Amino acid sequence: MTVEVLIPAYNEEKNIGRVIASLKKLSLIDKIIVIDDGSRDKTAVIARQLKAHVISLRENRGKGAALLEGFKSSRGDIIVFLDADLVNLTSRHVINLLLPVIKEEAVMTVGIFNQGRFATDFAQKITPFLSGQRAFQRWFLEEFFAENDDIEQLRYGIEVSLTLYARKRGIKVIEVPLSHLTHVMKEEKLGLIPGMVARAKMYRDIVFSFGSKIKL
Ligand SMILES: O=c1ccn([C@@H]2O[C@H](COP(=O)(O)OP(=O)(O)O)[C@@H](O)[C@H]2O)c(=O)[nH]1
Ligand SMILES: O=C(O)[C@@H](COP(=O)(O)O)O[C@H]1O[C@H](CO)[C@@H](O)[C@H](O)[C@H]1O
Repeated sequence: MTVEVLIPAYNEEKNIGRVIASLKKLSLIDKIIVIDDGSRDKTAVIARQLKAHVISLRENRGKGAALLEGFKSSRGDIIVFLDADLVNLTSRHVINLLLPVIKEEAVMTVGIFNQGRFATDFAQKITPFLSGQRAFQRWFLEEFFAENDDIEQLRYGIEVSLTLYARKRGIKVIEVPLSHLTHVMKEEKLGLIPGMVARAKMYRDIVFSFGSKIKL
């Protein structure tokens, strides 16, 4: 059984090193694949220095397309999605996300921030289906990506689509609390106004994904 981690990353030079370093401590992980989604900063350079496998997309294509490209070059029996901007990531978080999938108690797990920062805990409490921290049995992603040809349009709608796809098929999903884990919020990364604009665009992607041609 092999485990591979996919990390989509867009302008994450301040964060990606920390996340890769945490993952390197875990011998259970066979490969870390960073999909540099057209970053204009040193994201790819840093990921390569830390011996992650890096796929560089020439242009920014959005999170959904980045994950699709990462999945195409993966081989793992179990695939983990993690964001590049996590803060306080430990081996225990990854193990907890993986265990139900390894034990075949779940086809997909969804990690939920808790006991971390109020703002990010609260966001995931009310919208757990948005979480980017997930583990999967490979066959589920194979079917999801093969059956849906509009992944490129989804961008931030990828998580909602995965959750809806699993739900409509009655696929077993387990939510896993990830204590003390948080991430860098858009307003912290980009500044208040650009962050709010980016957030509005993300919500637009999410709303569109509910009406997308995704096969349910
Ligand atoms: O066009 C994009 C936008 C985001 N991301 C990555 O997707 C993850 C989640 O994005 P972000 O942190 O912006 O979302 P948030 O968690 O703030 O909603 C991060 O690793 C981003 O670098 C990406 O690969 N391409
Ligand atoms: O939790 C949320 O409301 C959003 C926004 O997080 P922040 O407001 O930047 O902490 O973040 C999530 O949603 C995106 C869309 O599903 C995912 O791509 C991110 O991984 C996830 O953190």
